[in-house]
Amino acid sequence: MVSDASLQKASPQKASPQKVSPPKASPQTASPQKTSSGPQPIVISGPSGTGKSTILKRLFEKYPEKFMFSVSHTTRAPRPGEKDGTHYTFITQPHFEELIRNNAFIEHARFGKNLYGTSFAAVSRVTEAGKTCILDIEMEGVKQVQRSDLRARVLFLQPPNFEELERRLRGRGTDAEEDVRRRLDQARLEMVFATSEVAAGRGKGVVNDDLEKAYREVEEFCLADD
Ligand SMILES: Nc1ncnc2c1ncn2[C@@H]1O[C@H](COP(=O)(O)OP(=O)(O)OP(=O)(O)O)[C@@H](O)[C@H]1O
Repeated sequence: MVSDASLQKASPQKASPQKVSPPKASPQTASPQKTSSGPQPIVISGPSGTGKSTILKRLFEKYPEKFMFSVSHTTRAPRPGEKDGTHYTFITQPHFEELIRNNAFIEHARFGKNLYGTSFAAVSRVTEAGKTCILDIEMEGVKQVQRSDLRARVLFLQPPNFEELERRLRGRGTDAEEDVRRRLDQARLEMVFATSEVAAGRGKGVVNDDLEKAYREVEEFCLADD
């Protein structure tokens, strides 16, 4: 995943960074933690460039009162204009490590020098406000969520094929050639993972071929009752 600069997406903040290379740290299994009452959280995952941001932006614009991202924790320094508690919760590395030891995270990963994670508390804050928390996370994060007791519903957004994904990533024009290659390598792994998860009944697959159709399918999934 990327240059740090492209980690930051339009507000509301994603549940965890997507635009960096796969986590170097081996994911740790969070032992079961408290889950909150309220709407069941939704995980949306898929290779970089599949259209998650495009679709979620539309969903958040259409239903501002219904859906919300959780605020992730990070050890990276705030960028100009970033507000603590809004874009991220900015904490030190020792503090982050303490939270890991306390099983405070649903999922966490190291990207480059920095740690990022989604805490149970951050998701609870959204669900206790009566909103459906959306987590936009990559494959390793999904695995951690599945090992937790979050009870999230999972949607895997898939590109129509690998060549089209490559076209979109290049067409987006946000990434250097090296980043595009890294994203594509990672995308192959994510596509295989998603296919097996959907086949095993552990998530719904949506192919983003036609954007309108894919949006409607994602919307329907997100609006569906638990
Ligand atoms: N159905 C579609 N047909 C053609 N282009 C699309 C479609 N869906 C999205 N795109 C385009 O593909 C590019 C990648 O989409 P987007 O940035 O939303 O992906 P993403 O999954 O959020 O990626 P990342 O995980 O890196 O944030 C964008 O330029 C977007 O406009």
